[in-house]
Amino acid sequence: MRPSPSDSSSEQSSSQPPEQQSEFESALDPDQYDPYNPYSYAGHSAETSDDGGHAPSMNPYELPPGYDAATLDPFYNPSMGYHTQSLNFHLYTNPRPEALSHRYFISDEIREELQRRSETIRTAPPNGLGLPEELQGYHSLVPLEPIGAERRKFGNWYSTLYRATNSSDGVTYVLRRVENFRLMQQAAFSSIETWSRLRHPNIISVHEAFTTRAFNDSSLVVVYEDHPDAQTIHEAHIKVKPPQFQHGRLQAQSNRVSERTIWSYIIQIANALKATHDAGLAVRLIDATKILVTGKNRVRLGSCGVVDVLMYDMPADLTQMQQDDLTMFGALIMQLCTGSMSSMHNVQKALESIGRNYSADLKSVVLFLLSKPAHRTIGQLFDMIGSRLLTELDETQNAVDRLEGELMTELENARLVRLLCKFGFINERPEHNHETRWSETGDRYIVKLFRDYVFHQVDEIGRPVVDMTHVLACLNKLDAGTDERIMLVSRDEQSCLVVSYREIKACVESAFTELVRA
Ligand SMILES: Nc1ncnc2c1ncn2[C@@H]1O[C@H](COP(=O)(O)OP(=O)(O)OP(=O)(O)O)[C@@H](O)[C@H]1O
Repeated sequence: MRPSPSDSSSEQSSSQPPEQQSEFESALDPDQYDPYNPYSYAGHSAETSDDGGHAPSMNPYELPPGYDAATLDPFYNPSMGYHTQSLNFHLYTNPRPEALSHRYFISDEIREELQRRSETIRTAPPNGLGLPEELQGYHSLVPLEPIGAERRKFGNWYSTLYRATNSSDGVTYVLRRVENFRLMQQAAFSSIETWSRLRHPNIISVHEAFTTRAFNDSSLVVVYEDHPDAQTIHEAHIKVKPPQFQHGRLQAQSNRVSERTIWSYIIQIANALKATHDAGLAVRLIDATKILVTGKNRVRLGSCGVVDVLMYDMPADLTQMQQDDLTMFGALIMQLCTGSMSSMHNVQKALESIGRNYSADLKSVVLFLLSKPAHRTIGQLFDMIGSRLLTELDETQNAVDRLEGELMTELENARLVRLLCKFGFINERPEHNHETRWSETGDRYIVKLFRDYVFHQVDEIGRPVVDMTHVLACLNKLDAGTDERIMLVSRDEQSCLVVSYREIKACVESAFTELVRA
């Protein structure tokens, strides 16, 4: 039987044959030791520490040679060479009980969501659509709307959205193409420059705009930041959803949006409008089909800037356009509250429905946005929202805390993957079968035995031990290069070696460095 993890640290049970001992020790080069580098091997040059290992006895508070405390300026002395000691970030984390080992990774829900986004970005473009191979540095166009579906007009124009990859930065963007658009003057793009400078968490950033003949017509293309797997507010909340099986029966799904969600949307959109109006712009297109829900409860204004280009020849008063933004915002909230895109056709009825289902404060916000006093500003809306802003702030901070917590669970993993990659490179290399250093008497053999120790253990009756916590604890200790000793046993159980993680680490490092050099 090969040893279980609890067999570790048995110094007295070493039965290392002399030839192995010498070969192995020769690999541990004391010259390579760097006391400031937590990865480096301390080797024989380091003083033996109290714990019986080879940790260096470096005193970070020790004064440099020549230091005279009496003459030293207590606040500043340019000649003083500070002794800094790297924090040992790589001390391994305590292993968790096996039952909790799933907590080493981010939650399934977030992982799936991120995975879906990543898959969406990598969706291959379908063949036979006759799309251009390349336009203005963008390639691999994928339409974002179903082909052949009923097309709605974008003002007087038809427009289509594509995801495409930019050749210069390799990032995907979303291209809104407006068909058959004739650009009369280059100045029509002036507002795009202002939009592209506006960065806001509730606005989909505008990247650039250009005209192109690549689609065999004259098209306007406005390029936006890509938010894979985003849904429009219309798709997420207003569009009628197909019935679903619940408790064994097919049941209609409710479209009712909770008051909390609506307040969150109001605050986010109002925030975006404030930034836009402060920048001397107007959104000009606030519509449930043009605002995206990206991730949990986050909304962003999409399609900004395109109307400015399309309507450049019909100059409008900025104040009036900003007033129109507020009216469109009011209509949007009304649509969300009633779950109907046509609620503006009967405002009175819609207001009654809001009064029945939502708070008086929410109704007042809708009334304010739809009213026509001399001059409404988005700032006045914030006065009305009041303490709900604090609730939103709390939610945002809680969300950040939750994500930070999830990030913590992944902290060790990238490091361990790098280590596993090194193992993959080193172990079982056929071209090294006959080399002594890779053979049963060489120091590379230790790496191989360690791999068995980590992954191929069996219990007393020969069943494989599949213990994630053991694997992670071993790899962390190896990465930290601790002085803890373990006993490695050969597969035929004829020889065993007692080595510290520090020594195994040195073997892994030197084997890997050799491969890289080769
Ligand atoms: N910046 C973006 N990042 C990721 N997806 C986006 C982006 N902008 C739009 N989409 C997605 O593209 C799809 C189509 O968007 P949209 O409805 O605005 O297109 P459209 O051509 O204007 O449609 P319609 O004509 O029906 O209004 C939506 O599912 C939306 O989520």
